[in-house]
Amino acid sequence: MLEINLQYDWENFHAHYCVEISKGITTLLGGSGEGKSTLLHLLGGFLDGRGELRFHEESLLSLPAYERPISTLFQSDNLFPQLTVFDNVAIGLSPSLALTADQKDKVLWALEKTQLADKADRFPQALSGGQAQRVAIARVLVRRKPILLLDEPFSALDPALREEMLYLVNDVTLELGLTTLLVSHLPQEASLVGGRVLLIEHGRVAAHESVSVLSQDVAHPLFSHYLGASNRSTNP
Ligand SMILES: Nc1ncnc2c1ncn2[C@@H]1O[C@H](COP(=O)(O)OP(=O)(O)OP(=O)(O)O)[C@@H](O)[C@H]1O
Repeated sequence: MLEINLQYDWENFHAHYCVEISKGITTLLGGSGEGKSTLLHLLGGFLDGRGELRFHEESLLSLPAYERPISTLFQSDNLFPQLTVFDNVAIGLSPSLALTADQKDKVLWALEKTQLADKADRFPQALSGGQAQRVAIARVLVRRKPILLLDEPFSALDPALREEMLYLVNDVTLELGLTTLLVSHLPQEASLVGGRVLLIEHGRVAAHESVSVLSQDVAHPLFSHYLGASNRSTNP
């Protein structure tokens, strides 16, 4: 269980996130500027929040980003063009690329998981967009952290590839027992991966529900307001 009670202030933005998140996938929905990314940055340790953050009873707040049991994948996570696929993944474990035998095994495991084992010696320019994105996922998986934060990492991909990546994230979350938080602008992405949804409004968790809330005939009042707005913005 990830227990969050975090406050953060930035000029006129006063956030206070209070929620308990269990294993599996949780999608963060909400309008632009409502505070979805801020929550991920606080969890990852990239912003300093006040309050409490616990994972399985262990307090994380005083830990620097690299010591938290958390890996993060952002949209802008690019590959190093001069490194092979293997080394692009290995750098997630060892910036010097001097790997122990155990670390090499972990890289091979991550490449298997993302179906890239036969691409290990390729350079990024010889990969398709989907393969490149899988390398970025492998680099995150290789660290074997139990919490995975994804801040719209697939939004630049075409719909079919985005779907493929979301299924991959879903598979590894279930298989490895991860606690995965996915920021999305698209309610249909939440429906695709299942699990739970958080509605973020004004730096607060306005609702925390099963994803089925998005498809119910009688919509949850808070979500129906958000869904109305998001339908208008995706279907002009
Ligand atoms: N360090 C910071 N620098 C600049 N703005 C900040 C900072 N921290 C918080 N904010 C403000 O916090 C608010 C929430 O931003 P955040 O990026 O978390 O929203 P979001 O829901 O992820 O938006 P989007 O969907 O557009 O990415 C914004 O008003 C933003 O300007």
